[in-house]
Amino acid sequence: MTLEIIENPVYEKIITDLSEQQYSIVEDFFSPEEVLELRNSLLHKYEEDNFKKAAIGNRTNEIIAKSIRGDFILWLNEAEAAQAEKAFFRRINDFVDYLNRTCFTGILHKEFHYALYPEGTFYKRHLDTFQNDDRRKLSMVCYLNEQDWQPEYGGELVIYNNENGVEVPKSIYPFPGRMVIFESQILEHEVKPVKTERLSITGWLKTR
Ligand SMILES: O=C(O)CCC(=O)C(=O)O
Ligand SMILES: [Fe+2]
Repeated sequence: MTLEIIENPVYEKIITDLSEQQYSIVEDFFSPEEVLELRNSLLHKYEEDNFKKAAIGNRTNEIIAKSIRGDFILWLNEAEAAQAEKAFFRRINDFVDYLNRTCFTGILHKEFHYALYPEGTFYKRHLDTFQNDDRRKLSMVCYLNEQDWQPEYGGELVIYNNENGVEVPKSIYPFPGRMVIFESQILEHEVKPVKTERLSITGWLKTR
C-alpha cells in the first residue's frame, strides 16, 4: 500500500482559499458532462414529485418556515444513488480523502441534497450550524442551472465575510458547474430572491 499523495491543483486551491478567507469558489470541480447529468437527474426526480418543502431546524424539529426559506429539497442516499449521483459521490469521496490525508480535517460523514428554488423564493441570512448540528464543518454548493444563467435572474449567494473586523458581503452568482465551499461554523450567508427556477446540489462534510 502506498501513502503517496498525488497533488491535485483544484483541491489545493480550495485548501489555500479556505485557510485564507474561509471560502473557495471553483468552476471545474465537476466536468460539464457531470453537471448536465446531475441537472437532468434532479429535474427527473422533481417531476416525479420526490422533493419536499425544506424545513428549518433538524429532522426532529421540522417547522416549515416559508418566510425564511422557500426551496424544495431531496436528500440523497449514496447507497441507492443512480449513475449521475454515483459519479458525484465518487468525486466528493476523493476530495474528502484528500482533505483528511493532507489537512487532517477528520471528516467522517457527509450529507447532500438536491435543491430547487422556484421563482420568487430565497433563503434568508443564516449559519448552517443553526440546524442544531455543530458537526457540520464544510458547506458545499454546486449549481446546476442552465448554461445561459444571467445575473438578472437573481439568486446570488451572498457570503458575509469578516475582514479585520469589517463585514464584507461577497455576491456569488449560481453559474452552472460553479462550486462554492465554505466554513459552516463561521460564515453567515443568504440566497437572494430568484426570478427564475434555480437548481443546485448542496451538502455538508461532518466531523462526527
Ligand atoms: O444554494 C445556495 O447558494 C446556498 C444554500 C444554503 O445556504 C443552504 O442550503 O443552507
Ligand atoms: Fe446555508
